[in-house]
Amino acid sequence: MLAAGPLLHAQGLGLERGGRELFRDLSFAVEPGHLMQVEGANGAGKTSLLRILAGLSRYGFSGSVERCAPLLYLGHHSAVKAMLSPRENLAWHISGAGSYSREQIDEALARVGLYGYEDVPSHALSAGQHRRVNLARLYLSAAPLWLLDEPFTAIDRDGVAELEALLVGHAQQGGAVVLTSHQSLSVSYQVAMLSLSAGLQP
Ligand SMILES: Nc1ncnc2c1ncn2[C@@H]1O[C@H](COP(=O)(O)OP(=O)(O)OP(=O)(O)O)[C@@H](O)[C@H]1O
Repeated sequence: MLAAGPLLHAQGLGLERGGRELFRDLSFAVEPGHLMQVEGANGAGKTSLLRILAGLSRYGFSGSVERCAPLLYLGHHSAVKAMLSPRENLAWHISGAGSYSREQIDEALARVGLYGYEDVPSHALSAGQHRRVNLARLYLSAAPLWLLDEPFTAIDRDGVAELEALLVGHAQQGGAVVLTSHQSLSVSYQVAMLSLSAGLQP
């Protein structure tokens, strides 16, 4: 997984929405080993920034993003299909990234605490369990760069601690994580903070 040089390079990013400047002239590099948290009030532009970094927003902003390595983006909305089981959902999501056995998929679900829930229709799962189905993708990802929008939402205390350990482990192995969160990470690892100062305003 080790990569040389930045995994992502943002140059002069700026964004206006509804006549309001959310951020401007943001330049930074995401290097192997980086754990970066984007913080800011509701409406500050965290999700917008992450989508720009991921390449999901292609227009309407200034500056440029150079993506130098494969990335995995997890949005803050649940991408879990209610009619499908966790196993089916996970299999569908990762199908474009490689070939995974049923054992590998079940192992990833077990890692996020969904052992025994593999075949349950997802509409019968809680919000936190939905979130865990999404997060299971991290255990199967070979992408060095993870862009995670509010990954801790709806996750219980034990789950947060496990996720924090996963993120730190990923960075320690030469990957990098850029995440948005309203809560401080409780990790023994350097977290680079990127603060967006715009927020809820009339
Ligand atoms: N689809 C949209 N149409 C119009 N304006 C939008 C749209 N999405 C976002 N915005 C504007 O962009 C601003 C930033 O939204 P964004 O979701 O990036 O903020 P955020 O920092 O992630 O907020 P939160 O902490 O509440 O998730 C919002 O306040 C809103 O004014």
